[in-house]
Amino acid sequence: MAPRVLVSDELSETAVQIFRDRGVEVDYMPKLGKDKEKLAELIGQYDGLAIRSATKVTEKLLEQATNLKVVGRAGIGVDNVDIPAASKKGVIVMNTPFGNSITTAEHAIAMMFSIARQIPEANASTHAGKWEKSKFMGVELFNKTLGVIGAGNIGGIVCDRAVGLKMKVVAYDPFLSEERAKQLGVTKVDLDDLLARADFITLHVPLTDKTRNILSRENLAKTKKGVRIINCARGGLIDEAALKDALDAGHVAAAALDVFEVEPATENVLFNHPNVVCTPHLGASTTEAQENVALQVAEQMSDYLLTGAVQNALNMPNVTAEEATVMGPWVKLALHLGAFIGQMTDEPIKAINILYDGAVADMNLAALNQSVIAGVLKAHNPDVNLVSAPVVAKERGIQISTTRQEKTGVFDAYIKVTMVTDKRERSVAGTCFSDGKPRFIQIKGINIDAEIGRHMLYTTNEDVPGIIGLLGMTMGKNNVNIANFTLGRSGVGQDAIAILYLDQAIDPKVVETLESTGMFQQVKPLEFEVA
Ligand SMILES: NC(=O)C1=CN([C@@H]2O[C@H](COP(=O)(O)OP(=O)(O)OC[C@H]3O[C@@H](n4cnc5c(N)ncnc54)[C@H](O)[C@@H]3O)[C@@H](O)[C@H]2O)C=CC1
Ligand SMILES: O=C(O)C(=O)COP(=O)(O)O
Repeated sequence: MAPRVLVSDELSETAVQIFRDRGVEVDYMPKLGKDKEKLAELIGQYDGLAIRSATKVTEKLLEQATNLKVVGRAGIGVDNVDIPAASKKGVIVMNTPFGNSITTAEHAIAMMFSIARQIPEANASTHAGKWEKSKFMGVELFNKTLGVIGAGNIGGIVCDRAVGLKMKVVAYDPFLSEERAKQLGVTKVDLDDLLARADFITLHVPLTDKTRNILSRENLAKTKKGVRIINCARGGLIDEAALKDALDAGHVAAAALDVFEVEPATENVLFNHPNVVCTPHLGASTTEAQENVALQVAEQMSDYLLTGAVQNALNMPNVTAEEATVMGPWVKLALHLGAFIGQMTDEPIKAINILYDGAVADMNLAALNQSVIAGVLKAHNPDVNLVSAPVVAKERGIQISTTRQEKTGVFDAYIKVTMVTDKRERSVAGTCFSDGKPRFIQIKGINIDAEIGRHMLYTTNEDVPGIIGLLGMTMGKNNVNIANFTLGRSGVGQDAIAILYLDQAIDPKVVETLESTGMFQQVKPLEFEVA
C-alpha cells in the first residue's frame, strides 16, 4: 500500500506534485496546522506529516499519530516539533537546512536597511500625502559595526552581505572557528564585547534553552546607546517587554522584528511603537525559498518512506539511497543479531559491544548500531524502532560501544554483538553472503552456518550422540517441518549448539517435551522479523 502523507501547513504545490509523482498518497490541508483538535483526529491515518512553523508537533499530537514515521519540516527551525517525544515514538524528524537561508539572510538585511532609513514609516507618510522630508533622517550602514549573534548558515550569509556593504562585522558564536571567521571577514568576539561594540545587532541562533532570552533586560542594558536590533530568527530570543522599555527610554533606537514570542502575533507590546518595524514571520517567504524547501522536503520524505534513505534528519544518522540498498542486508543482519541477543535474556542489559570486521567496518556504522540496538530492545518492546532505540537504550543506562577492525578471518566481513548483563556475557556473530541473505556464523564462540528464518529453535547441550535424532523426531511427532538444521560444537564431547529453522512457530509443549529429556541445557524458541 502506498504511504500516506498529510501536508498541514502552506507548502508550495511542488511538494504535492512530487509526492504524487513518487507514488506517495498526499492530502493537502494547509489550514489544518492551526486546528489542533482536527489535526489530532486525522493524524492517525498518516505515515508522514509535512509542516512549516504553524503546525505544532507536540507529545500530545504524537500520541494520536499511531502510524506516523516521519515529520518533514519545510524550513529550518524545528522548535515547533517535540523532537525527544518524536524520537521516543520512533518518528524521524527532518528539515531542509539550506533551502531558505539566503532568503532569510536577505530579509534580515532588508530589515536592517528599513530601520536605518525608516522606510516603512516614510512610505506610509508619503502615501498619506504628507511629504515629511525633514522628519525622516536616517543613518548610513557604511563603517558601522554589525554584531551577528549566531554565525551559522544564515548568520554567515548575513556576515558576507554586510562585509559587502562595508560594515565592520563582529560575530558571537561559540562554535565559530577562527578560520571560518577569517574566511567570512569578521571578528569573533564574546557576547559582552559584541553588545558593547555593535551599532546594529542581528540574531541568527536557533531557539533553545541556551539561547532563550539571549537579549535579556540585563544584556539589552549592556548595548551601546542608539543600537538598532534585528530579529529574523525566533521570538523568545529577546525579552519583548525589556525591549519596549529600552525603546521608550531611547536607549535602543529601533528594532526590526520578523518573529515574536507568541505567533501568530495578533497583539504584542511592541506593536504600534514608532521605532519598531514588523513583518509576520516572512523570513522564508520568497518564491525561490518556498520552491526549494517544498521540493526538498517532499523528496526527503518520499525517499524515506519508499526506500529507507535518510537525509537531514535531526534524530537519525543520514543514510543515502545507495547506502540503503547496499546496506539493506547488513541492516537486517544487525537487527537479527540484536534480536537474538535480546531474546536470550530477561535480565537488565548493562552494555552492548558491537564489533565490525572487514568491509562492513567501512559502512555507515551509526545506522547499523541503531539497528542492533533496536533489535535487542524490540525483543521486550515491539514498538522500538531505529529512531527510538538509542533514546530507550540511554534511558535504561545501556552502554553502547563499537569496534571496527580490518578483515581478520575467512569472511569478507562480519558483525559480532556481545551483550553484558550482571550475570553473563552472550555473543553472536553473523555475515551476509553475496545472495544478500544474512546468517549467523558464531554463537557463544562456536562456529556454525545458520540461515535465519522467522521461527527458529536454539538449543544447547553437551556433545553426545542422539541429539539430531531427538530433535528431528520430536519436531516430526509434533508436525513441525524443519527447513534447515545446523549444528556446532566447541570440541568433541564439549559444548554443542543446534539451530533449527522451522516452518512454523512451535508450541510451548514441544519445548517442555525437549526439556524433560534432560539432554539439553537450554531450549529456546526464537522469532525473527523476516520479510
Ligand atoms: N524568520 C524566518 O522565517 C526564519 C528563521 N530561521 C531561524 O534562524 C535560525 C538559524 O538558522 P541557520 O543559520 O540555518 O542555523 P544554523 O544551525 O546554521 O546556525 C545557527 C548558529 O547558531 C549558533 N549557536 C547555537 N547556540 C548558540 C548560542 N548559545 N550563542 C551563540 N550562537 C549559538 C550555532 O553555533 C550555529 O552556528 C533557525 O534556527 C531558525 O530559528 C530560519 C529560517 C527562516
Ligand atoms: O525555516 C524556518 O525556520 C522558518 O522560520 C520559516 O518558517 P515558515 O516556514 O515560513 O513558517
